[in-house]
Amino acid sequence: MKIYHEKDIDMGVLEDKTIAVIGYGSQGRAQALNMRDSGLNVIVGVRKDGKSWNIAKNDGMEVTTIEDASKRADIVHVLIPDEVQPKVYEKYIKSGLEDGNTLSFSHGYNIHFKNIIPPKNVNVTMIAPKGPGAMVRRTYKEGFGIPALVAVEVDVTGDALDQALAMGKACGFARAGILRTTFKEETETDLFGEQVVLCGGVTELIKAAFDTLVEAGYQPEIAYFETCHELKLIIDLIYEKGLTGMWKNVSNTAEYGGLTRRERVISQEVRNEMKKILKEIQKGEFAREWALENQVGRPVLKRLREIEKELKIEKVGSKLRKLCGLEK
Ligand SMILES: NC(=O)C1=CN([C@@H]2O[C@H](COP(=O)(O)OP(=O)(O)OC[C@H]3O[C@@H](n4cnc5c(N)ncnc54)[C@H](OP(=O)(O)O)[C@@H]3O)[C@@H](O)[C@H]2O)C=CC1
Ligand SMILES: CC[C@](O)(C(C)=O)C(=O)O
Repeated sequence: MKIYHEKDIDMGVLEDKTIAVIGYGSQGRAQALNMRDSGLNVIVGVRKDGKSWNIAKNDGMEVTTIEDASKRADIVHVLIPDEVQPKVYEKYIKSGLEDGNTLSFSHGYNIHFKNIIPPKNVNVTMIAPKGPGAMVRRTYKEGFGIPALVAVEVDVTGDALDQALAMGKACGFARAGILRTTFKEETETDLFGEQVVLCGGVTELIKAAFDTLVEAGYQPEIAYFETCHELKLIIDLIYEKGLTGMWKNVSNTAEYGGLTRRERVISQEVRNEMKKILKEIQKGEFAREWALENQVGRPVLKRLREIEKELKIEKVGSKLRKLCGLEK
């Protein structure tokens, strides 16, 4: 597996190019600012009546409409939510694409699931950071970056990969490393990761462990520290030193208890369910469900958001984070 670092990437390929960052949210703001601070010619395309317009202006960005930015740019980097991309692309982006332009993404979702079908005469690329936008900006300012994935779906100019890598370098990703992938692999692994581990799996594990302790009569505050707060510190160790490094840093008692009990927590049944979830992603079933949910105004997501806000762990956590000075 080739990992691209700064020394492998020449940013000269973007010297005379204008990059339109479409959207100025989590990734849009971070990537636009990083690329601008790295000396690239960046314009921002957002809606005039949205919040982003003034935020980008206040950051000193050149701001225009999505339609105008897409027309003027050589590279159109689409950083609005995945579920709105197809409509916005059809209405405001598509007509501005010219021969040899590049349509770029930070997630393969809409190309892989064919919700967006670009014209045949443009490059289609992806530079996808493996972390949230806030971290993309924070690590860049600290002089480092977060790792990213790069992929090329269509290369009409012969330098599509170089362009995507140069954008990644400008965002700071090559300081950590950029790995080559495909739109399919990035999309399917990213969805699996967020559903099973990063967002879905970990929150349910925390909730289940917290509830178990509280239902057994332990103080919710103690349960919160044990099942949620300390998790970050353990994950930091895994992030920096791997599983073995983490085991070395915890007590022998924790190591023995963890190693002998963990398969009872993540049982074969859970692993089988993970395989089912992966199949749903691979067959496009999840994407169809999510599209339908959006078409009818997201009733399920709205209800689940409300339920999540009302959880006891959320109330206890918020109180404790304030008392500990972790949250204002
Ligand atoms: N969030 C993350 O950390 C990561 C995201 N990605 C990918 O990056 C891309 C962007 O995601 P993310 O940064 O989370 O997106 P955000 O939800 O943060 O995007 C918000 C931006 O999109 C604009 N926007 C929202 N709806 C519309 C609309 N209907 N028409 C026009 N503009 C709209 C908003 O403008 P306004 O202010 O006008 O509402 C705002 O500028 C996605 O492909 C995602 O998968 C990849 C890795 C991590
Ligand atoms: C884990 C969620 C993520 O995939 C990410 C930050 O990388 C996302 O799409 O937000």
